[in-house]
This record gives sequence, structure tokens and C-alpha cells, in this order.
Amino acid sequence: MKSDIKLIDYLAVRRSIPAFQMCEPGPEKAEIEEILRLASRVPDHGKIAPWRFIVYRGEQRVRLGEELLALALQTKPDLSEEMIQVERSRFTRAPVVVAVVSKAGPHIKIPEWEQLMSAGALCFNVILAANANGYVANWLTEWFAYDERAYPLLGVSPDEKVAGFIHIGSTTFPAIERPRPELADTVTWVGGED
Ligand SMILES: Cc1cc2nc3c(=O)[nH]c(=O)nc-3n(C[C@H](O)[C@H](O)[C@H](O)COP(=O)(O)O)c2cc1C
Repeated sequence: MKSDIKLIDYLAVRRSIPAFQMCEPGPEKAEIEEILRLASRVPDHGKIAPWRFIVYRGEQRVRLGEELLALALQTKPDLSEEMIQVERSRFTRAPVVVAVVSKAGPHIKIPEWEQLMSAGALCFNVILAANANGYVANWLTEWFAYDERAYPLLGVSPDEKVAGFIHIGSTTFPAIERPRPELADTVTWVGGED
């Protein structure tokens, strides 16, 4: 169900819901397309779209969990039973997982850093667009975002980077407020302090 909360009220309370607190339903294909279309309206210096999406849905998420578990066992053969279940369920906690993949690289005009930041902004915009469509979301990376052995399984090329796996679904858990930084600790005023 689409949210009609006022933007300023939304921003005042916005929170992620952890992936392990998610459940069905997730967005259908047409809703996912709407979420990704809205999210793509992100600042992008040079209009080069240095990123792309991979959408993981359905039974393929089970396969991915098993393959990630096999990789995790290669690294640590004595994984506890609890961690085996954690690895297995990496892609099944949420009904839909969207990878935001950065294609940043050398460009005649646009610094690579700016291309990476656009991918980060895109991750957050996927969260906003999912929330606007009535779903909760969570931006995770986890070990396999940084392990190139996992890239072929995930459909990521060796010259790409994973900016985030955005988990999208529903929840029965309330969003609990968390501490936020004090402005005094994060803002430097240059003139006009009073
Ligand atoms: C780039 C990035 C990667 C993250 N990766 C993880 C992760 O792998 N595991 C985790 O528990 N949280 C991770 N987080 C934090 C979660 O997104 C967390 O739920 C979120 O920061 C909660 O804040 P919010 O409620 O204000 O959105 C990551 C955050 C960012 C920005």
C-alpha cells in the first residue's frame, strides 16, 4: 500500500527494519519496477548512470544461500550450526533483495569517487522508494559484497563493486528509535552562527 505520509514527517521518523525482522509480502514485479524507476532519479554527475541493479526473488534466493554457505565453509569448515543457518538464509530473510552494483571506473570528466557516491545515494533512494510503496527496507553489504569468489554466483562482474544489498519486505516489528548524532558534533558553522 502506497504511503501518503508528508515528506517532512517521514524524514523525522524514518528507520530501517533489520532484514531478519522481515516477512512476506514483498513487492510484485511491477512494484519493484516502480521502486527502481523512482530510485533511479538520483543525483548522477555527468548523467552516466555508473550503476545497475540485480533483483533476487523467489527460489533463486534459496540457491544463493546454499552457494554462499558452501563458500563460507571453504573459509571456515568448522562453522557452528547457528552460523550455517545464518549463511543459508542470507537471501531468504526478505522477500526481495536488490543489489545496487557500482560500475564506477576511470572517466574523462567524472571522478570515480563521485560515481561511487552516486551508487551510495542510489541505495538510499531504493529505501525511500520502497518505503513510499509501503514496504520496509534494509541496506546491507555483509562479507560476500567484498568477496570476489561470490561475484559469479551473484551475477556481479569482476570490474564492478556491490554498493549494497537492499532488502525489501513487510514486517510485524515496530521501528525502534536509535540514537542520532548531535548536530553540535557534526556541524561546523562558517559564519551566521546566531
Ligand atoms: C554501506 C552500508 C552497509 C551496511 N552493511 C551492513 C551490514 O552488512 N550489516 C548490518 O547489520 N548493517 C549494515 N548496515 C547498517 C544498516 O543499514 C542499518 O540497518 C541502518 O544503518 C540502520 O539505520 P536507519 O534505521 O537510520 O536506516 C550498513 C549500512 C550502510 C550505509
